[in-house]
Amino acid sequence: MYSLRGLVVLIGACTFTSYVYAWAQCASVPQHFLSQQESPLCWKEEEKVETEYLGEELRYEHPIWSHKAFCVRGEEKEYCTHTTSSFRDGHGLSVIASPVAADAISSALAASRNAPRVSEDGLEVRSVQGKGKGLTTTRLIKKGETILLDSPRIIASAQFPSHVSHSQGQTLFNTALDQLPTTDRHLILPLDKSLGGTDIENIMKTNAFACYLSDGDVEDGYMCLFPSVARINHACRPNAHARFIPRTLLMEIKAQRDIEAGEEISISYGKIELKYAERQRLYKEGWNFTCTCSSCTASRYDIAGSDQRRARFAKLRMIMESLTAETYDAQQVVAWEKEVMEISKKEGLDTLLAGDYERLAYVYAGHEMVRDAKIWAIKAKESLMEWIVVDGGPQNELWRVEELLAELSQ
Ligand SMILES: C[S@@+](CC[C@H](N)C(=O)[O-])C[C@H]1O[C@@H](n2cnc3c(N)ncnc32)[C@H](O)[C@@H]1O
Repeated sequence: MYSLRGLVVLIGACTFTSYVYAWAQCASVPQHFLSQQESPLCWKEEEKVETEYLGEELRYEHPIWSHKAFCVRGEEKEYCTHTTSSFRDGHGLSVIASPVAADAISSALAASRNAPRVSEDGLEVRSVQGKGKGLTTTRLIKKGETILLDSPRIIASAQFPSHVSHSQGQTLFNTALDQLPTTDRHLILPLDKSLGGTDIENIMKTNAFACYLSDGDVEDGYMCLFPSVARINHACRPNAHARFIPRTLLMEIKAQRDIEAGEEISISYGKIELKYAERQRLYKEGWNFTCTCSSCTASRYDIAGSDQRRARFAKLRMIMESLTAETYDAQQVVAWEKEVMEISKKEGLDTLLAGDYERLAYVYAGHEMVRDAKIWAIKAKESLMEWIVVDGGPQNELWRVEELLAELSQ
């Protein structure tokens, strides 16, 4: 009864993607990384720009904004800085977006004001060898615990730099910063600046994360600046996982394993399954740093071993995602998935496994082994809930697994 559906899933339907990545500088960002987004902070050429004006002739503005919109008009599009000086918990938020997008975002902001909080007690910003500052914990953090729920202070369209001149863009950025409360500015201004440009531009490039916002079908990408998350360094085998929650506009940092008191908290700025050379290139070209995490400074022997496992992980998943009715062999898939899970344990890739659990659920369901199918479907659901699916984000994978669980329970 399940085999046909199972096959559909086996053939490539279950590649879950987490869309929270750190922002990268304009040049040379690999295509796969910032998919569907134009190059960030690549300014329009100065001479093509014409007018600039303060938003006198402005239309209706949402009451959440405490300041009058400051707008600039490029050749084709207008972008504005909007600020609320009391978004939540005494801090403000500035948004750089087109007027239509700002309107959609303002409604989302109003609805997300009463978002949950977690205490930041026990978290400390300290100097970390070879990485500037970093976020450390003074207490044991258990696997699965939410370490941080950080609220953005600046949200900026990733497309606005290609529609306005550099000087117009600077004015939008400076207005966004200047209109925030002093406490916010004091958190933002000392943040790391590794990528050049004026202070705020540099801060955004070095520290912002790509974030998904519902923006009234304008469909710009967005970069969000979270001042506490901005202190977390990258590791290629991180102990924490970052995910942006569209409904609350919070960035959640969750422990991927137990983290001991005194340890530094780390997240991955990009895809975690990359091999050594790919990651070194990505972080050098995207963020202008040479990664000095423990995976990148391991012995050549260990790096070669890790690369081999990661290559095998990618190959097995690719094979399984392109299976057809003719090439599908249940026993072989079970054996491959066992290997994928062993590799993931060694390489710290567990957050990627929801699709593999789901695939196994379908394999067992296809053989009427309902008990095993349920076990894997539940694991798929738990993994999705823990690492991937977020409030206000796409839910398709979750619905699919829930449907399977419901069928298995009939
Ligand atoms: C978002 S900030 C992280 C916090 C920053 N270290 C600070 O002092 O505030 C990103 C910058 O931290 C440094 N960094 C982060 N992870 C690193 C790593 N694995 N190896 C070396 N430098 C790293 C780089 O300079 C990078 O541009």
